[in-house]
Amino acid sequence: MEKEKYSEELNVAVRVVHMACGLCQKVQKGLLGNALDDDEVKSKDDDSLVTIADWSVQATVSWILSNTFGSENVSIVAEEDVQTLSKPESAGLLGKVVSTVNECLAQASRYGLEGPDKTLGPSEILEAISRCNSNGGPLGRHWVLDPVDGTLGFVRGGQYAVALALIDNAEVVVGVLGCPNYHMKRDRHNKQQQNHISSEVSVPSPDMLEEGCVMYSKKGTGEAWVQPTVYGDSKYEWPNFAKQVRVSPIDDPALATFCEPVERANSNHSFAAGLASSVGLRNKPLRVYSMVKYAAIAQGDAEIFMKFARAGYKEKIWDHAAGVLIVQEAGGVVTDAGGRSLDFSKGMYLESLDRGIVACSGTKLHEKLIGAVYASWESSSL
Ligand SMILES: Nc1ncnc2c1ncn2[C@@H]1O[C@H](COP(=O)(O)O)[C@@H](OP(=O)(O)O)[C@H]1O
Ligand SMILES: [Mg+2]
Repeated sequence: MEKEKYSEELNVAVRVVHMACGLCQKVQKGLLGNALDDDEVKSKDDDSLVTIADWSVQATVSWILSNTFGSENVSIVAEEDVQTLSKPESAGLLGKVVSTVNECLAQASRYGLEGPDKTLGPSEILEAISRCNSNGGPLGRHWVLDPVDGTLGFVRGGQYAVALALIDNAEVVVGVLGCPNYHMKRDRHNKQQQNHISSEVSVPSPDMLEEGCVMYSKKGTGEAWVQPTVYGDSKYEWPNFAKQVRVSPIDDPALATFCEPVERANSNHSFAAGLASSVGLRNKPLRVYSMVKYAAIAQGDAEIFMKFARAGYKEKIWDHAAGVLIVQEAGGVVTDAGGRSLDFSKGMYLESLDRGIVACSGTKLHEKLIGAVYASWESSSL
């Protein structure tokens, strides 16, 4: 791939994800500072929680991408729709989304992006959200956005991520993961970092909420990078202290750490524990919400991420695209549990996914785990 290809897309994606992280940090602080009210957290059909931040990030990212590249050139596959938000009884909620988005877009120039000339009205914001209704597919370019991945982590004051990827002809070519509560590795404080993600369910102190990072990569570069999120009112200047990240060199299972979803409903903890013991993993799992698990592998805070959803659950592309590319370019391996590459060509879902997802810092651990999946699958209840 030529060096410059997708550079502009990466540049804009990183900046808008930084903006979105700022937005989320503000909303999360508000949520943690006040008792949750019905206006701020609504139940979606699937009983997951959606907050003002989800819609506001989606509107912001959609508006910036369309404004930068032209709405006719931008196809976005994203998690949220506007059904709930458009109902008459959601007027209060919509009002909050409108003010959150406008407040965020008013800061665009701080991030080196172009914002609107005037305040956006509710219909423009609803339109920006609903423009993200592409189904993706095998051909052409599609942006893939999870505005707030790990909504449970977000409302509980834990880890969550803003995930934006660009797929071109079924290949993930740009991946950006904003992790507002997960800080970039500090060389001398590895242990503290691990403690930070393993204390997942505790509420971080307000100053910790600012210590986030944005990780990113472009396909074929063999490099993944991390920048700290922007503090207070400071101006974002590329490259914003960017540091290269690399997966962990550990390939001995006895020293390796694996991460998995916090929620049992999202991944079978006991099956993963069985695999862990059969390959000789000794450390207890790091249970972390959201795609921050991919960020943890990419910067070497853990060696393995396993997810085994219940039979019949279809993994969505926005829950993986950005993280998979970043881990791969940082030197890791990500496949389904059958050892095959993830297929981003089938629209919204990873249709042909075999049993689950296994991401590792290297091939040695990966081969052991895939072997263990084959050896133990028949006797499992999955
Ligand atoms: N029954 C289920 N099985 C597996 N994954 C699920 C699930 N229900 C929801 N998810 C996905 O798991 C994501 C959260 O990941 P994790 O459990 O690793 O924190 C959710 O993202 P959202 O929070 O963006 O909805 C959602 O897409
Ligand atoms: Mg998600």
